[in-house]
Amino acid sequence: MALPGVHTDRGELRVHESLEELSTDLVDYIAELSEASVKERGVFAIALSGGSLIGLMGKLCEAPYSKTVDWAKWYIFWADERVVAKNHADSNYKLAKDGLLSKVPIVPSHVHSINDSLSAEEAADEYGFVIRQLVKTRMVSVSDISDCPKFDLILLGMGTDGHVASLFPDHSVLEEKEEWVTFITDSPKPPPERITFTLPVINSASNVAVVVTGESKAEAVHLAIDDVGADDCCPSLPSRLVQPTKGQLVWFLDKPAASKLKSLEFSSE
Ligand SMILES: O=C1O[C@H](COP(=O)(O)O)[C@@H](O)[C@H](O)[C@H]1O
Repeated sequence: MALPGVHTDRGELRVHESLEELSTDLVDYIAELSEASVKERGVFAIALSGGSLIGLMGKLCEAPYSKTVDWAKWYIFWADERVVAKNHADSNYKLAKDGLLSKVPIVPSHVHSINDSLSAEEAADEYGFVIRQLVKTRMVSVSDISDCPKFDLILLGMGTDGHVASLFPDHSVLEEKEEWVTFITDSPKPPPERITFTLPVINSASNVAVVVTGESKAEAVHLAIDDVGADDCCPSLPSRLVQPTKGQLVWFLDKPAASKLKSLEFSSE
């Protein structure tokens, strides 16, 4: 059984007993947001990440979601991508295509993957341009407090070091305020060259979900969420900087990932 969602200053925490249960809750959440967005705007603009997240979304390819989700209205983006060929094992596009996109009736022209024939800098520029065009036509909504795109949902994973998308701790990329999409060439986690949404874009989304599993990430989850002087100890922990300005933030955690969370102890007192 899932523990009930706990509402904190750092968003809603949904802690699950098993990956099976987390995965069911995650796909229900995505399907509900898709339905609400299609009803309100006629489309659903969703940004994916790579890593363990995609496997946890696998139930979307099965009944009932395979039939009930309005796939034709989905516009797919990536919160980050590695600068490798699209058929490379490290490609976030390939991961999503093999695990999800090839199994549901997404419209191919709605899949906005990152150009793999360009340099990191060129690919980031081009991707930013593509998103600008889609904001102009409101396929992607726009923030009412900045000119940033307002994705209906951005799905993030988190590394053991607290990175989200390709925003790594203590990296100058965390300071980027102007660009929507940028690039790095020195990722501490291979491959070194990556394209990433910037924090202003992530924090302008209507909904952001961070999906984290496994005990190896428990310390980073604690530092990202708890209110125990973490602002002093790790001001540039990317996962802690995920703070949607007006949108909703939900953390999908399994029990091992949540095992060092103080926020949960306080909530059960
Ligand atoms: O390198 C990356 O890592 C993170 C976390 O991946 P995980 O396998 O530990 O869940 C991922 O969210 C990001 O998209 C990816 O490029």
